[in-house]
Amino acid sequence: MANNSIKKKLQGKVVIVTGGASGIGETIARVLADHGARAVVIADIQPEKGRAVAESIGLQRCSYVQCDVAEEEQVAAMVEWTATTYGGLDVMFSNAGTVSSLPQTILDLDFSEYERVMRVNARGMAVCVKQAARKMVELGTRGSIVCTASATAEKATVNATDYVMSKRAVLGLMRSASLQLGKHGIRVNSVSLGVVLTPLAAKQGIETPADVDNYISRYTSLKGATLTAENVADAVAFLASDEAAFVTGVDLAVDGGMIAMPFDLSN
Ligand SMILES: NC(=O)c1ccc[n+]([C@@H]2O[C@H](COP(=O)([O-])OP(=O)(O)OC[C@H]3O[C@@H](n4cnc5c(N)ncnc54)[C@H](O)[C@@H]3O)[C@@H](O)[C@H]2O)c1
Repeated sequence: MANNSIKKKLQGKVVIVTGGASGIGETIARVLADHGARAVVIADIQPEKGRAVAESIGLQRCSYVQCDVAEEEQVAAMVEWTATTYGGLDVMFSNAGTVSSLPQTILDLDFSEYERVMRVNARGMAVCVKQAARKMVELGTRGSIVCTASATAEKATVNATDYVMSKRAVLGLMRSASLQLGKHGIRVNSVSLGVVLTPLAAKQGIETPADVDNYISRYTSLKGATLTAENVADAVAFLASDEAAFVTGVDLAVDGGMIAMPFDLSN
């Protein structure tokens, strides 16, 4: 979002960003603040980074809260603190996630790693959606919940079986929650991303723009562009905002056409 003069989509809203201490969540916390959010709460397990992000956005409207998304009591307390401190909760961007650095092929699947990945990506996502929704219902807020899924959830990977399973779970959660929460006026959507250079992508061996060119570009139909966290932020700001007032149960792909790529039957 380069141009500050564009319409502010989240004027006066109270927003939680899980996983906002790093990577995509960090950028999105900044962009949602630029869009006029009254308060942005960064919920993460990296206190130094999280506090630094909150300070750089401005402590008058941004806070860091130490919170493991898979621990329901911690998430409930963080949501309660947000609503009490800032007088409401309008948007939950449930984004915290992790990936294994082991090659998690089906033949070598390590189940302690599998459980660590599923705990954060599937259980943690459900905990955050549940607790945000309960607070929105309690307050009578027609809120918006956005989850971070992944283009891999619609595909397969050669070495991250548990990660793909966990992101597939996010789609099921998003669709079920959107169905159940519609009567409360609460919208639930997700974004499915291609690859953004972050510490998480680095764990999968994608560390530089050259790596994206070499290993990822062949899987996207859109050429001459590389996915950035700002691209994702623009999609999340839209889904979180009143511009998407009739959009729910949707997985918005921000993937350069990755999911839509056909099988090449020409040779
Ligand atoms: N980077 C990509 O290419 C890519 C692609 C598709 C989807 N995603 C998804 O985007 C989201 C953000 O990932 P990223 O690439 O910015 O990675 P990242 O590692 O930079 O950020 C993830 C953040 O989540 C936090 N986190 C991890 N476990 C947590 C827990 N239990 N409780 C609270 N916070 C926790 C981390 O501390 C970190 O700040 C993840 O859900 C990831 O699966 C990323």
